[in-house]
Amino acid sequence: MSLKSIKYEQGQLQILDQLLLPAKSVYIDLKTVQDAWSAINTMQVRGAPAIAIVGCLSVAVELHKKDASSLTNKNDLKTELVSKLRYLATSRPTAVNLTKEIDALLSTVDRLVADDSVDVTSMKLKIIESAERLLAKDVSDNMAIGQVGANSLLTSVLDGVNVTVLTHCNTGSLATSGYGTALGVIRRLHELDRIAHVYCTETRPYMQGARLTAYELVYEGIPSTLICDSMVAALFKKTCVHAVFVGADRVARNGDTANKIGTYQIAVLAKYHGILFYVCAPLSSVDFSIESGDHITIEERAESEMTDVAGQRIAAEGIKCWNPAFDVTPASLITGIITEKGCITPNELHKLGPV
Ligand SMILES: CSC[C@H]1O[C@H](OP(=O)(O)O)[C@H](O)[C@@H]1O
Repeated sequence: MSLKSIKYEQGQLQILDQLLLPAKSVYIDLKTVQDAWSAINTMQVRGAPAIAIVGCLSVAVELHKKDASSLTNKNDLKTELVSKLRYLATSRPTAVNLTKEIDALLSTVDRLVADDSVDVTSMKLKIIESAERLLAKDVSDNMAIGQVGANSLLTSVLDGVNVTVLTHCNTGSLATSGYGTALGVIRRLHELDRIAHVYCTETRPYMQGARLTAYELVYEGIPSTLICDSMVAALFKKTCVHAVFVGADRVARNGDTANKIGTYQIAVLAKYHGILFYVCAPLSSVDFSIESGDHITIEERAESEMTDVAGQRIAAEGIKCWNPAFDVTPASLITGIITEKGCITPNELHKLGPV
């Protein structure tokens, strides 16, 4: 099994501290919702699916500790859960997964409060079960995405041709509960022995590519090369790259996609060089409530993430910095959206959502 970013057992939650990778592999306990909020906000755990799962599991951890004496009634439990879930949603704004799973838990809370056949202890156990189900569903979605993505690319190349692909940021086991989305497609292509080579970008400033994706590719023995973000155009000019696979933090109903900063420029380059460009994400990453990418909030992070490397300042004192964590790739640059239900063209996506 690929690297585990999240370990969870009956109310005990640990995450791999991704700020220390690849030098150190350290798991830390998350014992409260506050612990989870901080781990998400500081990016000790990151990745759209992973932060949703960790956030919801931290509520399960707190509920596991509640014995009968601390469970007064369903409305008091609801009040506490609503406050904690709404607080979790403030940890990072762009990825839709966290807010979607929080909204799903809030709907479950409302349903259980309204159901007179459910007592407060049963309500607690059902909320725990709902949160715990996210782990296995994510892995299953990712493996389906892997198969769909591999099929989509292999039907576009001649039989027997091994493919060369590029990926940006980290979308593997370290961004999910296992296997990964875009990196899950690459894992599947590798399992099918159809990978010629993988190029991964370093992905400044957090360096998800250099520190995390390179770590996963080496760990899996996948032939790969790390390049600087600024080298993508030169690579596309010099080398036959069959496709780009990236993840998503939030997809609008028209297919515009928010993903790690640098994705948009890679999409423009892919279009210019006639290279297939796939976004890989579970359908739960689509926010059908927004018409286009213009409505996606883009998180801006601390200047220090740009000015410092390993605690050492590298930028001139006094320089201003702009550090958006994401950008939006217009649907017109996206070949297909690889989901667990199939490869969907951006202009077909809206048909899958609520009208
Ligand atoms: C499996 S999607 C992961 C998605 O999240 C990453 O952002 P961050 O590392 O800031 O959480 C990046 O946008 C990836 O595509």
